[in-house]
Amino acid sequence: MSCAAVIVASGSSRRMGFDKLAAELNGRPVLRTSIDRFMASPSITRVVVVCPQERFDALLDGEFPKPLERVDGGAERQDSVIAGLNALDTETLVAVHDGARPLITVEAIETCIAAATEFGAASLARPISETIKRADARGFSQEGVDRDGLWHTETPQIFKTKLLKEAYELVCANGLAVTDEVSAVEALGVETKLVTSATPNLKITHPADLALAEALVH
Ligand SMILES: Nc1ccn([C@@H]2O[C@H](COP(=O)(O)OP(=O)(O)OP(=O)(O)O)[C@@H](O)[C@H]2O)c(=O)n1
Ligand SMILES: C[C@](O)(CO)[C@H](O)COP(=O)(O)O
Repeated sequence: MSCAAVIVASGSSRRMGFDKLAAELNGRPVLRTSIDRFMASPSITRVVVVCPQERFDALLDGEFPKPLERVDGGAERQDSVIAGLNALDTETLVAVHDGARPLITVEAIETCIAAATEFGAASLARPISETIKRADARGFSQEGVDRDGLWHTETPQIFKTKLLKEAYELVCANGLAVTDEVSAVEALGVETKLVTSATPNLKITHPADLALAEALVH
C-alpha cells in the first residue's frame, strides 16, 4: 500500500525557548533529521512538511530521493495535521509524524506501516513503566492511578487516509480539540493498534531533551 508522510512542524517551541526544529543534531537540523528518516523508509512514497516557508527553505540542502512538498500549518497541532491531509489525494495510507521526534527509525516506521496495513489504524506507543500519581494544584500527590493498560502515544500514527480525513471532519464539525490522531479516530469509534516503540523516540520539548537526543542520535 502506498503511504504518504505528513510531518507537522508549525509549532512555536514555547517550552524550548528557541526554534527547536532548526536546532542541530549531529550537524543537521532536527526537522531535516525527521524528514530524512521518512525519506529512507521504503514504504513511504512522498513527504509533506507542514511548516512556514522560511523553516522549509533552511532545510533544502542536497537532494531528496522522493517527492517533498510544503504547506502552511495552523494555530493548533490538529489544524496543521488537517492542512497536511488536505495536500493528499491518491495515497492509501498516511503516516502523521511530529517534526520534533527526530530519533524515529526506519524500522519503527516500517513496523507501524505493517500494522496500519493490517488494522487500518496504528500508532507507535510505549506502555507506562512508572508509578502514576494524580496531584492537586499545589503539586501534592492525592492518589495513585492504576497504570495497567496505560500507554504513552508517540508518532508516527498511521491510518487509512480516508479514515483519518473522516475523523478530522468529525472533529471539526463537533468543535473537538484533540492532541493526536488516535484521539481523532476514537471520536469515530475506531480502535487504533498500539505498536510498542522499541527505541527512544522522544519529542524534543524542553532544552534537556535536545542534549539527550544529541547523545542518542546516530
Ligand atoms: N500549531 C502547531 C503546533 C504544533 N505543531 C507540531 O506538532 C509537533 C508536536 O508539538 P510540540 O512538540 O508540542 O511543539 P510546539 O507546539 O512547538 O511546542 P510548545 O507547545 O512548547 O510551543 C511539533 O513537531 C510541532 O512543530 C504544528 O505543526 N502546529
Ligand atoms: C502527538 C503527540 O506527540 C503524541 O504524544 C503529542 O500529543 C503531541 O504533543 P502536544 O504537546 O500534545 O502537541
